[in-house]
Amino acid sequence: MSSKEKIVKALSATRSIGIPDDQVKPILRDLLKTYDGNWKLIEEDNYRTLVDAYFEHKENEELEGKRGGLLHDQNSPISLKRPREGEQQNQALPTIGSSSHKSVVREDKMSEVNAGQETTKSIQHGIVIRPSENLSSVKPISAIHPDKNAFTNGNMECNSYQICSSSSQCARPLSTAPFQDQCSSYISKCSTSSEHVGPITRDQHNKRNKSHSLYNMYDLTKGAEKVKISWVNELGNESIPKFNYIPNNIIFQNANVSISMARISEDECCSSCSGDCLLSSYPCACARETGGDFAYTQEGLLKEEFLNQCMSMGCEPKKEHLFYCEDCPIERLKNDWKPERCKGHLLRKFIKECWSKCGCDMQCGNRVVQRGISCKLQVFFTREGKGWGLRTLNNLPKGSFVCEYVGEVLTNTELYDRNMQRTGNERHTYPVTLDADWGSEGVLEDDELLCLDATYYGNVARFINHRCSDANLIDIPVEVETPDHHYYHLAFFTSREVKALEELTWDYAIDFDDEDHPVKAFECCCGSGFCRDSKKKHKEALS
Ligand SMILES: C[S@@+](CC[C@H](N)C(=O)[O-])C[C@H]1O[C@@H](n2cnc3c(N)ncnc32)[C@H](O)[C@@H]1O
Repeated sequence: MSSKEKIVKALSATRSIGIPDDQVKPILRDLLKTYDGNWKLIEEDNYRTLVDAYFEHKENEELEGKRGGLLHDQNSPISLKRPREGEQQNQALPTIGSSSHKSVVREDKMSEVNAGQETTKSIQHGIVIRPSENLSSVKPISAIHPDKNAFTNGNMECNSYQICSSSSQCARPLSTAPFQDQCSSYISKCSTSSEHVGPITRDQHNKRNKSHSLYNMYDLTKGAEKVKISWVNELGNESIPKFNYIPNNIIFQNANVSISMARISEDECCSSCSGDCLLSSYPCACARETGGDFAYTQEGLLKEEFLNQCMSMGCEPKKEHLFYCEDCPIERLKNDWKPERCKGHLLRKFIKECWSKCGCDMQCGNRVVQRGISCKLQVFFTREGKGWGLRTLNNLPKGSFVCEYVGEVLTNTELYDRNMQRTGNERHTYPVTLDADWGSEGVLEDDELLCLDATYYGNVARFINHRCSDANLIDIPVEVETPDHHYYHLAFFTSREVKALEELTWDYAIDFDDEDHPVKAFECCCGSGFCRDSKKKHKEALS
C-alpha cells in the first residue's frame, strides 16, 4: 500500500468515529515523524495510537484554554518544543507517567529527593553534585557489615541486589525483590488487557488513559536528551512507571566521586591537541588506555577488534584478565573462618574519552559517550512478560553506541540501606555495581564501592531487559573525567547489527540456578536458545 493509501485509510478510520480529517492530519504527521515513518505502530489495534494521540491533544488543548494559554501554534498542532541544550539542567527534573504499583517507600523517597533537587548547586560533566544538607531527611546509613552485600560469581565479583556490570556469567543471581517471579502475572495481565477492537470512543479513552500525557508519549526524556524517545503500550493500559528522567548521573549523598582538573595529569589528557584527535597523524595520550589505538572508528562505531576482545573477555576470561586478591572478601563471606582461595576478579577493558582538559573539540571522534544518545529509541511494553523494554527504531550497525546506564550514584552501603526500606512488592529493580576495576583499587569496603541506581532517577537504559548469553548489547566501562576508574560511565554498544524494531537486550550475568541466594531471581522470559534459567525451561518442557 502506498503512503497516500495508508493516509486515506487512517483518515477514514478516525472519520468513522467523528474526528474531522483536518484535525487528525497534523497529529498523524507528527506521529509519523516520531515513529520514523513506521506505519505498523500507527495502524496496530485499529489506529489506537492515532486516536489516543488525538484525544490527548484535545484534552491538553482544553486544559490550556482553561488556563488561558496557547499550547501550540497553528502550524505545529502538537508542540514538541524542547529547551535548547543546557536549558534543562537547572530546572526541576521531569517526572514521567504514573505508576500503577506505587509503594509507600518509593513515594517517601521521591519527595525527599525532590526536596534536594531544587537546590542543585553544581553541574559537572556527567555528574550533578547535590549538597548533602538538602537530603538531610534521607535516612542515615546504618552500620552494616561491609561484606554483607557481596557475593561470589565464580571468577567475578558482584553485589547482591545488583545487576553485574559485566557480560560474564555470575554464579549467583544479583537480585532484589523485584527480580521475583513476575512473568506469569504479567502475561495474564497482558492477555486480558489487549482485547480492544475498533477505534475507541472518547469516553473509553478518558477512562483508560487518564494519566497518559501526549507529551510523555512523544518524549519520555522531556527534552533532556538531544533526541526524543517515545513510548508505546500496544498491549494494554499500563502507563510507563513513574521515575525522573536524568541524562547524566547524579550523586545521591555519600559517594566519593572526585572530579578535579588537578587530578588529571598531563599524561592523562591531550592538552596540545586540537580539532578531532582521530584525524591526527599519531594517536594522542588519550589512546593509551586502549593500547595506543583509539577505541572508535571515524564513523563513531566501536572498532571491531576492541569490541570482540571485550566480548570474549566477558564470555571466557583468560588468567591474565583476572585479578586474584590475597584475602578475598567474597570467599570470606562464604566461609569466614576458613575462606577458600580467591577465584579471581575480571579486569575489564576501559574506553578512555577525551575530556575538558584536552585541547580537542566536542566533535572529536574520541568523545562518543559524552555526546549522549543519538539513535532513535523507543520504550515499549513487551509481549513476553518482561514489563517494559527498549527497542531501536532504526537499523544499528555493530559497535553503535546506544546509551549510557544513568542513575543515582550510591555507595554499596547506601544501596543496601535503600533495599532494606523496599516493600518487596516492586516488580523490577534498577541497580548496577561499578566494579569493573576491582583489581587496581584493592579490596573496596561497602562504603567505598559505587553503584548506580536508576529506580527513582535514571535514563532510558533502565528499560533494557536481560537476555541470556546472546544479547545484542554489551556494557563497556568508559573513563571520561576520572582517571582512577573508581567512578566511571557504563555505556551500551551493539554487539552485532540490530534491525529496526528489535528489542535491545543486555546480559545481566545472573545465575538463575543459584538456590542459595537470599533473593529469588526473576523467572527469565528472554526466549534465548541459551537461556540459563533451567526452571523456566523445565516448566516450558512440561507444558
Ligand atoms: C532494569 S529493569 C528492566 C525494565 C523493566 N522490564 C521495566 O518494566 O521497567 C529489570 C527488571 O526487568 C524485568 N526483566 C528484565 N529482563 C527480564 C527477563 N529476561 N525475563 C523476565 N523479566 C525480566 C525484571 O523484573 C527485572 O527486575
